[in-house]
Amino acid sequence: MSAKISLTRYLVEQQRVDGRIPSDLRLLIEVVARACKAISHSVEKGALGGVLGSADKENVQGEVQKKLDIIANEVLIEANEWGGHLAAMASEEMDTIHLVPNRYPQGEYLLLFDPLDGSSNIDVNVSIGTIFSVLKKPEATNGGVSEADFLQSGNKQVAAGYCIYGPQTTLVLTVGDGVAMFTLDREQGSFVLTEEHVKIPADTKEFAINMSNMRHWDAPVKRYIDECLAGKEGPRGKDFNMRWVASMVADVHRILTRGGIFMYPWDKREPDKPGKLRLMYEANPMSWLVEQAGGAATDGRQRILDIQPGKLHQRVSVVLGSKNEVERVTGYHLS
Ligand SMILES: O=P(O)(O)OC[C@H]1O[C@](O)(COP(=O)(O)O)[C@@H](O)[C@@H]1O
Ligand SMILES: [Mg+2]
Ligand SMILES: [Mg+2]
Repeated sequence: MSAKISLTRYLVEQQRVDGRIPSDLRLLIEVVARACKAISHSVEKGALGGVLGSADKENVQGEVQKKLDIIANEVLIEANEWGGHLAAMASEEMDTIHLVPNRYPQGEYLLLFDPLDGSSNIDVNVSIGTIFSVLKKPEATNGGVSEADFLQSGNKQVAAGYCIYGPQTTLVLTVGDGVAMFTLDREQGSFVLTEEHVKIPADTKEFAINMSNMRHWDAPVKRYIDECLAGKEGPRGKDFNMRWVASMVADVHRILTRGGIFMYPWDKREPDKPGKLRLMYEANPMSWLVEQAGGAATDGRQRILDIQPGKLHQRVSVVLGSKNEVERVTGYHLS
C-alpha cells in the first residue's frame, strides 16, 4: 500500500464516493475507534496502570468481572453518549440498555458491545479485544427506546467490527462492503488502513475449539473433530492443526488472516443454554465480518445472521470460518 489511508479517510470515501454510509454512522464509528484507542492504552499499561485483576463483582450473566471489563465498558459509554449519533447502548457487562441521557442530543443508532472479550487472558498478557455492532433504531419507536428495539437479527446490522489488543492494535471493520483492517500507528495516534478486501480461504487445515469439552459435545461436533484428528489416514485425507486462544477476537482474527474454522458449540454441561457465546455482542458482529470476507457462520443448523433474538443477553452455538468446513459441520447436524 503506497499512501497511508487513515480510518477517517476510508470512512469519508465510503460516505462520499460510494454513498455507502451516512455521515452520522461514519462519526459514530470514529468515536468507537477513539474509545478502542483509549482502551488499548489501558491494556498496554497493565500492572503499571493498576488495571489487572478481578473487580470482585459479578455481571448480569453471573460472571466475575475483571477490572478491565468495567474500565472498557465505561470508556465506551462515556465516549459515545454525548456525540449525538446514538439513541442507546447495550453491553455484555450491563443488566439492561443504557439510554443516551436527555441532556445530550439523540441519534438514530443503537450500539452493542462486548467491551472486553477474552477476559481470562487479561492477566496473562495474551490478546484480548472489543467487539461492536451497530443497528438502526426502528422507525416505529415513539419516544423512548426499549430493549425490544435491540432485538433485531444480525442481518440488520449497519456496521460491525472488533479491535484486537495484541502485538499490534488492529481495528477490523465492515459496513457491508467487505472487510478492512486498520493498524494503530502509535506515533501518529491514528488507525491506518493495512488490509482491504479481506478474504477467508474456502478450505482449511486448522480448527479452533476448546478440546477440554470434548466429552460434553453433541455427536455431529464429535464426528467432525474425530475426522480432523484422524489426519491423512482418516476420511479427510489430510492432517489438521489446532489453535485455541480462548479470546474470540484472537481466534476470529487468525481466521480472517489465514482461514480456519472456529467452534463454540452447545454442550451437555449446561443443556438449557444454547451455547456460551452471546448472540448480540459476539456472534452477530463476528458472523457478519466472516460472511463479508467470504466465509460462513451458523449455529450448526441455521445462518446466525438470520436468528431472531428473543432477549438481549441471548446465547448461541457458533460455527464460523472457512466456508466449506462450516458447510460440512452444518451438514453433519442436519443429516
Ligand atoms: O474458556 P473457554 O470456555 O474456552 O471460553 C473462551 C471463550 O470465552 C470468551 O472469552 C467469552 O468472552 P468474554 O471474555 O467477553 O466473557 C470468548 O472470547 C472465547 O471464545
Ligand atoms: Mg466475549
Ligand atoms: Mg467480555
